Amino acid sequence: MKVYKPGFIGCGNMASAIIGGIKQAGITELYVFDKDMEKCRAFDGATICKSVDDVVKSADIIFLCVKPNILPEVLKEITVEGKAFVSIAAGITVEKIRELLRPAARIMRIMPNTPLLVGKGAICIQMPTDLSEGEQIFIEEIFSAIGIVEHVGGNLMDSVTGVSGSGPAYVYMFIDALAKAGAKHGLPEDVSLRLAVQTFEGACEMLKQTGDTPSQLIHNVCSPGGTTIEAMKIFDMNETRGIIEWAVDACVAKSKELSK
Ligand SMILES: NC(=O)C1=CN([C@@H]2O[C@H](COP(=O)(O)OP(=O)(O)OC[C@H]3O[C@@H](n4cnc5c(N)ncnc54)[C@H](O)[C@@H]3O)[C@@H](O)[C@H]2O)C=CC1
Ligand SMILES: O=C(O)[C@@H]1CCC=N1
Repeated sequence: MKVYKPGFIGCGNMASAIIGGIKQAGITELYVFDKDMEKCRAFDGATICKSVDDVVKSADIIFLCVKPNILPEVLKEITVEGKAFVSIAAGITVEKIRELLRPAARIMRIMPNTPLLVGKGAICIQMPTDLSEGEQIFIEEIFSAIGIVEHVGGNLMDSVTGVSGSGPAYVYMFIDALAKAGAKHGLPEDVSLRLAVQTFEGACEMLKQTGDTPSQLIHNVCSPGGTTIEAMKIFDMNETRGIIEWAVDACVAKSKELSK
């Protein structure tokens, strides 16, 4: 694999996770800039740059890790031509980034999620990208060290945001509600939370290891005349699946709105 020098503009949560992947891939030379210098100092061995343009000059591939509303002002500061950029900003299209960057810039858009921080991210790369084959292989190596990597066309990036980008929040809400319901029925809160978390983890592992569909696995838990079926009836009566679909619709719609 050809090795490139990565650079980071914005060193918050997501950048920290990606830098973790870079270190696991054995890459030690990297450049960072954050307007909050304390954030930069958290990365041992990274070269702290003085400005946005300084990172772009020093690095080969620059990860754009600022919030979407900050991205336009950051891109306008860039004067160096011909570099490769990887944007993780939700709802900002490649076309929009291209408009704001110097003409010869090459762009890849990806959508990660926060479990990247614990090596369990879901990362989706928009295809095709402007990056060279070598640069793409390098990026995939970094992200494979901290999660799974999928590829979709640009028209589906908002859908990816609705499922995996924002998805961790939906899962935390379900776990929180399950744990609190257990506590209502007398379980100590910490015990209930650990049981709920392990139930999620175990259920996910079952999906991965058995290759069964979610419907098949639901069927296996629901004994006829048993307990689970009573809970499932309440979910169905209250159209829980419809509510999840509605929530994802709202998330995807917001991502599309941000893209305009
Ligand atoms: N948090 C999440 O679940 C996900 C976030 N994203 C995207 O990741 C990007 C970063 O999000 P987080 O890491 O969560 O945000 P964060 O707030 O943790 O990090 C952003 C960093 O940018 C720095 N910054 C602000 N203005 C700057 C400037 N002018 N120049 C340089 N640095 C500047 C801030 O000091 C901060 O350290 C966003 O675009 C978001 O859409 C994508 C997928 C999931
Ligand atoms: O809520 C947001 O805008 C970001 C993008 C995906 C997850 N968090």
